[in-house]
Amino acid sequence: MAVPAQDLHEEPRVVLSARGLSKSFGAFLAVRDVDLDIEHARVHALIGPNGAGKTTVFNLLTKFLQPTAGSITLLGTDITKTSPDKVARMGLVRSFQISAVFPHLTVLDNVRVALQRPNGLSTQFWLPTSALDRLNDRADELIETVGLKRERNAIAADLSYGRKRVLEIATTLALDPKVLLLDEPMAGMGQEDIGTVSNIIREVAKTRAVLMVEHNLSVVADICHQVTVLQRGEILAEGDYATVSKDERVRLAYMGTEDA
Ligand SMILES: Nc1ncnc2c1ncn2[C@@H]1O[C@H](COP(=O)(O)OP(=O)(O)OP(=O)(O)O)[C@@H](O)[C@H]1O
Repeated sequence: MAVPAQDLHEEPRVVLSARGLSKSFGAFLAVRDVDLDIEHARVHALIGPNGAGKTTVFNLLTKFLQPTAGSITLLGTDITKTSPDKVARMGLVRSFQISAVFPHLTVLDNVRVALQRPNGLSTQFWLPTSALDRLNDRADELIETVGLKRERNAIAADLSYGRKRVLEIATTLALDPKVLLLDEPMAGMGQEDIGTVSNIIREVAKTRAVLMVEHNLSVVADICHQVTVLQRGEILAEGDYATVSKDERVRLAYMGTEDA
């Protein structure tokens, strides 16, 4: 199944790209010569079997790991040697960077705290709650975007697992990322939450690029415009889901089933 063209709201253009990206751990080459183009207003999936190098590519793109070779460009700027906090400030945000939900705070306060972070990597705990009041409108907007209006004043610890993950996405969106990287956003979720989070990702990708590692192939088929398949650190195939799922090498290497 291909994501319908009418889902594309803004002109796609490359916002994040990698060329010849490689990473060795000692003698082991975990990522080999990877070229990637991530486009604005699109959801791009990175898939592949366990150990294919997906997390390593994420860590390279967000600068948590330094590449052994290759280059990375974000919004026209070479970020190959830029620090993770600087690339976060430039708009490349990975969900776990700020995904710590404070269990004792309400949904609203979690989002307000996220909104006052300068770059998602630190929090000014000494700010009085009153100083956060000016953030209420934006916080409520985000809470509405992710569908947490009913839980606005609930304590985060009381939310279900799925709703907590949704709150994490809201706190990530508080940084207004231009490129959002999500590592297995559906992991551990039930069908209903998967539907909700799929809708949120579809919605937020109308105005930004999303790159996600995802094992759930029906989610990939449902919401991803572009799919890159990694195997043993190398790109095996690329294209829309309909194309890569028909690729015999992909079926053999990764999906291996008739219904993939
Ligand atoms: N810090 C490290 N030191 C040594 N080897 C590593 C390191 N990080 C990852 N690797 C190896 O690199 C390869 C790719 O790992 P990576 O975690 O990127 O794969 P993945 O596709 O994310 O896998 P999974 O789907 O299981 O999370 C694996 O063989 C892994 O053991």
